[in-house]
Amino acid sequence: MSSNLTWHQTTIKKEDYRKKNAHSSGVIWLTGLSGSGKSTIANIVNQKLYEKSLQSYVLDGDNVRHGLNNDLGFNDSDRQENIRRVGEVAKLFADSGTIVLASFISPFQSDRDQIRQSLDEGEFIEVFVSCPLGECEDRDPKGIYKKVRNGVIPSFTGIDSPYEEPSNSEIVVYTNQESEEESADRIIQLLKDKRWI
Ligand SMILES: Nc1ncnc2c1ncn2[C@@H]1O[C@H](COP(=O)(O)OS(=O)(=O)O)[C@@H](OP(=O)(O)O)[C@H]1O
Ligand SMILES: Nc1ncnc2c1ncn2[C@@H]1O[C@H](COP(=O)(O)OP(=O)(O)O)[C@@H](O)[C@H]1O
Repeated sequence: MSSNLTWHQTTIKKEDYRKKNAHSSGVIWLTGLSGSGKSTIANIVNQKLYEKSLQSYVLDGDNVRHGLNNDLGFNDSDRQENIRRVGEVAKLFADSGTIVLASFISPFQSDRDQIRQSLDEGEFIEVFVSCPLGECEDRDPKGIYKKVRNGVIPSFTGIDSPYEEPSNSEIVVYTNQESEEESADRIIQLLKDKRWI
């Protein structure tokens, strides 16, 4: 890391963007197993915010790994680096006044906590998208569990790679017990309760 760096302050600050948007900003972090419903719920929440003319954006694991993080795989340290980079990007979006929906397996508690700590108080909402592994595997929307069981994909989360369930999330959505609409509505209600919107 270079020490010859100077931080440049811009005239327009986070508070100015928030004022212009007429709502707050921050990071809604959805964590859970593959197939638990992270992308589905992030997309519905984003759509609902868009329909209210609010400034929001989805950062999704599969998508980010196509570009910014296409040099990373799925061993523990690559996952850690994936989440570190995405956390930095999410912070930039939050600084620009945007409500970010970040949808990543993010299996390690310490990585999620680091992002929480990098943001100002109250700017991070962790959503645990809870769904039993068996149900995720039954859904298998991308046919990926089938490949795992056929031995094509090693180090798969929940099978032979760990997933640390959150112990301090702001909200848990139980996608085997409630509909995707219900989960999205509960997240939107939380944003209202926290005066983000
Ligand atoms: N080994 C292994 N383990 C878990 N997931 C795998 C793996 N290989 C590929 N995939 C696909 O990559 C998506 C997860 O990417 P993430 O960036 O969210 O993962 S992580 O947070 O870095 O653990 C994940 O997408 P989702 O199903 O949307 O979670 C998978 O489709
Ligand atoms: N209550 C629910 N919440 C979210 N997704 C659900 C729910 N019930 C069924 N599903 C289905 O489960 C799948 C979840 O896939 P996806 O959103 O890609 O998960 P993830 O991003 O966690 O891998 C989708 O096919 C979705 O339609």
